[in-house]
Amino acid sequence: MRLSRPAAVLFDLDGTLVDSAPDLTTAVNRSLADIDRPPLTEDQVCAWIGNGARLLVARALAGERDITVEPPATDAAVARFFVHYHDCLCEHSRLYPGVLEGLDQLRAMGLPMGVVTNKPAAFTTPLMEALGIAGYFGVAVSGDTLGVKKPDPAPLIHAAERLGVAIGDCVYVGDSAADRTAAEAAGSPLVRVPYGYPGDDAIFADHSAAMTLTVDQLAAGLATESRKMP
Ligand SMILES: O=C(O)COP(=O)(O)O
Repeated sequence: MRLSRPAAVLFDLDGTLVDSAPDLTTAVNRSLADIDRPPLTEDQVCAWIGNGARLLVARALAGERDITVEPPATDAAVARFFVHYHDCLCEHSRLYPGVLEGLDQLRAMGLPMGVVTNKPAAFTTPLMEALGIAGYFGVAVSGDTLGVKKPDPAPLIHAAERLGVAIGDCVYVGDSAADRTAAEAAGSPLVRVPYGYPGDDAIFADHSAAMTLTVDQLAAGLATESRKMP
């Protein structure tokens, strides 16, 4: 894949722009403590992030990623998770290195930007505001904005529509299997960040399918390509 100026850049949030795992782990562990269950490590929680809050909590209750039936305590635990995550949303969450610089450069190039996350909307904008990045984005599509979430392509298509561009002309920047599958189904090139929460799927075994770049590297690459244009 060659870098060429897209119509817009869409970003995943958790694991791509923001390292939110420490606060997600706190909220999960407080929810488990409420029902006298032992805490999980941050590494365990990292492997289960990316498919929305409900599946994260269900995986934490089940103690595994691939669950076919939700544990019976899921509804109550999700409700407790919302309370706890609200309380600790941005205690330790931080932007990854290069994110702010990259967003600044992309904005200076006049590129519209959006966020497409599986995070519930109750947390998406508050977290972006707490980290000072909400103003960069013309649209934020959350896990509960539509009836479906990634890996369904609909949230990506919706974000592009809201920005007034074709999804096939956008680039999507993400870290996980859900991101890759959604981008492929939407017809949008994917840029993978070299960090995040890829889970335990062998998602990027085919390395040729996605460029691996940090956000500032992506911005610098696009700026260089733009300067070469006649
Ligand atoms: O699953 C989540 O809550 C986070 O999802 P994201 O990686 O799509 O931002």
